[in-house]
Amino acid sequence: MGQLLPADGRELRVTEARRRFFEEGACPDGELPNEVLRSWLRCRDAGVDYLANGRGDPEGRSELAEARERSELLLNNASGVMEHVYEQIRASGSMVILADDRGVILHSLGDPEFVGRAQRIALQPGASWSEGARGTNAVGTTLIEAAPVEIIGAEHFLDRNGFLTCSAAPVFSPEGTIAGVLDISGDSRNPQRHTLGLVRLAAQMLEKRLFEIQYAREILVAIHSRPECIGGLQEGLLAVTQDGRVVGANGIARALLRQLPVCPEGIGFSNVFRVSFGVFMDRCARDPHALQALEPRAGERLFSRLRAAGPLLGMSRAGTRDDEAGAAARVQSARGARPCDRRTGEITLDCLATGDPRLQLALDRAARISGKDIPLLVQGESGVGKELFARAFHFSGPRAEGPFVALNCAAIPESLIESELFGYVGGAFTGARREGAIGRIQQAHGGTLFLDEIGDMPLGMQARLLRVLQERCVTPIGGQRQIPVDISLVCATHRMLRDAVKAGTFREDLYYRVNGLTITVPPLRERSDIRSIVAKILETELAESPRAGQVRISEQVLEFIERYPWPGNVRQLQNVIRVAAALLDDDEAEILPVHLPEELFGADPMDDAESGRPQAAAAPQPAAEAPAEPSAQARSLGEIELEVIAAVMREVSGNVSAAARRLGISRNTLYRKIGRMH
Ligand SMILES: Nc1ncnc2c1ncn2[C@@H]1O[C@H](COP(=O)(O)OP(=O)(O)OP(=O)(O)O)[C@@H](O)[C@H]1O
Repeated sequence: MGQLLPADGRELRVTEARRRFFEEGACPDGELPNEVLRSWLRCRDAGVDYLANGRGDPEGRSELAEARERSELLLNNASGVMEHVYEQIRASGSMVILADDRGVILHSLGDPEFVGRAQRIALQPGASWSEGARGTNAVGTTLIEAAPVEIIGAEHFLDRNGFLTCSAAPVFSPEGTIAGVLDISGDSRNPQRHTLGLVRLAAQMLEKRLFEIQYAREILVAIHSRPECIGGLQEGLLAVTQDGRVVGANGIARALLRQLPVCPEGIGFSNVFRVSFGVFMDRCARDPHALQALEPRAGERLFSRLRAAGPLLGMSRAGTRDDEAGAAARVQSARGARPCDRRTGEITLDCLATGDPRLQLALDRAARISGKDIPLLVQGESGVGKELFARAFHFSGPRAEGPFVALNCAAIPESLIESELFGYVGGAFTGARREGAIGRIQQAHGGTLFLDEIGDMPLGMQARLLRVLQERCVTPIGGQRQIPVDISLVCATHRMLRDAVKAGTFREDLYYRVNGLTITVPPLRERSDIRSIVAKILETELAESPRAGQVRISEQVLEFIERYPWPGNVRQLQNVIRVAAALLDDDEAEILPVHLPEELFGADPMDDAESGRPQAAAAPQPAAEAPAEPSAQARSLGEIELEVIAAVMREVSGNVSAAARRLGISRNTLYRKIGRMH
């Protein structure tokens, strides 16, 4: 970059360098700034005539309009910055110029007298100042050097531009390509000391603005190795999606992170830093103003602060921030509740220990391999709590703060398993989303991938999954790049996988990969802790009700529950208790036989209640075929209650007395509840 030597000395040196270069064909090494000499050599090779005298007219109006349209975002955001710069140099008789990525001047602002002189050499909107068009000059040479450049007086390749002194800096787009150039040009007899620094700062301001606009919907994280640089123009900026993918980085951030490559589908936050995005956001939520230390996987330790968190922190697209205390709360709520919350599934292995010795053995063995990178295979009949076990394993281990991502291989069509698991790049196949999608494997990075019903995975998919497990990398469909993934694998199956291997429907090599430790969750009918499970289910069901802690289950019902074979296992028990709790009247505090569903308890619950003797249930279905009433799962107690009432009313053809008897509630209560249905 050029240095301001005392004017005479510098001028004499450059004049001598010109003579040797243009007249003797020599290479005036050491007499010119390196970038100037490089540029002269390029211009000579390209056949640029240093004596060219024509004005080199600017393009026509339509070309200028087209160039402005191409760079609309740059132009719209540059004018404020240019005015700010012009304020600083107003007295110096200079002009501020914005050129596009090809060197075409889009806009200029300046001292009227100098602007007049500049027009004589076509330093004006519409003219191209690329090196090819005008030889060495700050705009064109900056575009080639991709760095700030100062070209003073006779350093310009063309003789006729020797009266200029120009400083320019590239403006990088959020993607890291050059979007344009900002330049300050003036008379070389009146050089200003700080123009290069000024134009550089202006370019950084503009880059920052472009970055914020481009990633207005993402979470912005400011980073720097020096804490005092956070909040200033020197800060690095990262754009991170809510699911923790770094999708953008400004030039400073890329340099701080050792030239971090950023691709449109993003790179996992925990691939870049030694912490998961969830943990980082939790820390920020605790104190949004504090600087957080961040340790990159490559590069020195950094400081960081959440700059803007788009939708999470209530940023509008225009970038105005609402209250930050609320923001912290939203970050917290976005992360969900803490472990051992059965409603959200964030529970630990300890929470599952309710006294059954077989289950306890399974819990102990799983706890021993926690954090040891050994794949866990959970076996058991449908509805026994395999997924719950997998969650508890995840939330009990060192990956608890990372994601828990579940995929039920039996529940999605074979044709979709591949894209669900591996994700795809934009346009990978017909019907694919334009921006692509990340697969479950990648989503689980830093956490646990739970593959339910792994035995139902198609054979072709098994081969791909095996490769991912061996290479610890995933390649999205249609993509070229392998993305490293760090996952803990837990699989579940209701069938004996070994039998599937024998039958040739499950690959033997994959079987050994997924089966580091196998544990079996016993069926409910064989568990000795059924009363504790009932109590936990009831507690969870009523957790949000004003009656939490006030409802009992009668001994009669508990005895029945202990005797019933529960073909649908815990899921079926959960549904029964959910419905029973829904049928409780406001003034009732005990679940009685009348609250149990008819199919379990005989045709007329009132009869059973009156006889005081629970009937043995009809012969249970074989476990594998048992329907587990999943429809009751995702509904609220109120909804279930209303559905049950509606079904009973239909059965008794609208006879309220018969319905009340059947439901085990008074007619008045039924009228009240029916009133709520309308
Ligand atoms: N010990 C338990 N305490 C309370 N609820 C439980 C318990 N175990 C399982 N459940 C509940 O039972 C339901 C079924 O559990 P889960 O989905 O984990 O079973 P699964 O064996 O994975 O079923 P499937 O084989 O059908 O996928 C869930 O709603 C779960 O919350």
